[in-house]
Amino acid sequence: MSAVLTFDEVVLSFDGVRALDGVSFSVDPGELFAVIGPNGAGKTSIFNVLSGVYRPQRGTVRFGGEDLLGRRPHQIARLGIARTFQNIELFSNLTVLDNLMLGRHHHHPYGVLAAFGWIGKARRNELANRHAVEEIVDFLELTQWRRLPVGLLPYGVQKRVELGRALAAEPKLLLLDEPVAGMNLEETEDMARFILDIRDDLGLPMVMVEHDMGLVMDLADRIMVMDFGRPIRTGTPKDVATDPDVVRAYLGEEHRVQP
Ligand SMILES: Nc1ncnc2c1ncn2[C@@H]1O[C@H](COP(=O)(O)OP(=O)(O)OP(=O)(O)O)[C@@H](O)[C@H]1O
Repeated sequence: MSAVLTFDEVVLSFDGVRALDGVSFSVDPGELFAVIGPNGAGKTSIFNVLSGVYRPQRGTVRFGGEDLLGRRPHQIARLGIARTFQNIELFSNLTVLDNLMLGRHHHHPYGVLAAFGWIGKARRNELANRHAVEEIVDFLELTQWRRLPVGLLPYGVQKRVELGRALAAEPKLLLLDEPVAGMNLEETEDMARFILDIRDDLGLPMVMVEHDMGLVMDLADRIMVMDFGRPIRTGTPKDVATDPDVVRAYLGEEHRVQP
């Protein structure tokens, strides 16, 4: 089974601070791979390298046979990597449907040309996009809110719309940045169910950064535990939860998670 994504000995420094100090991991097809670690461990830096925001000084990052380093964020998005954000990044005055349509912007190849006689093709394209968006609305159970401005919706639903916006791009890899941050228990359970559906029904590989240990232990296929810019253990939730280094460095005896 060849990996979808490979990080190999990635080093990223800022003025002497090693945000990533030789990070290697790979994500398999259909895998839900979680990255955990205390504040400042380097989790966000991994996402920023992956989405083309930071360029590491050393190492390689490959996605589906392509070298990602040196590519701009929009080029990486076009290769098929989509992400959700810790803070919701949606247009709050626009409806759920319109926000999801915006998630498909790179599926609008005829946008400007429509004015010059490509109207038939542009219209077919528009209909295909609408259809794809309606399928996401169904999949994420957003039907009752689809015509409402996102800003009026409960927080947990807004986070779900953000997930939908990322799915609308039809990615080959999804990056989830703290998908349940700030959610109550019910919202967290809903989000967990949708993340599992994305893995099990769509077969989409995901990398998830999350502080909610219960969620990570329940959902992830494998977990990489980071500390001071380095992975200290990568393995199944059971491997990680019982690893003495992990317990010492991160979980702490009082937070010990039962596998
Ligand atoms: N743009 C930057 N300039 C300078 N230092 C940075 C920058 N981005 C990250 N760092 C440093 O790199 C280290 C890793 O930061 P990073 O944000 O990746 O950690 P994190 O694990 O995501 O933390 P958190 O859980 O708080 O989000 C930290 O010491 C941080 O201060």
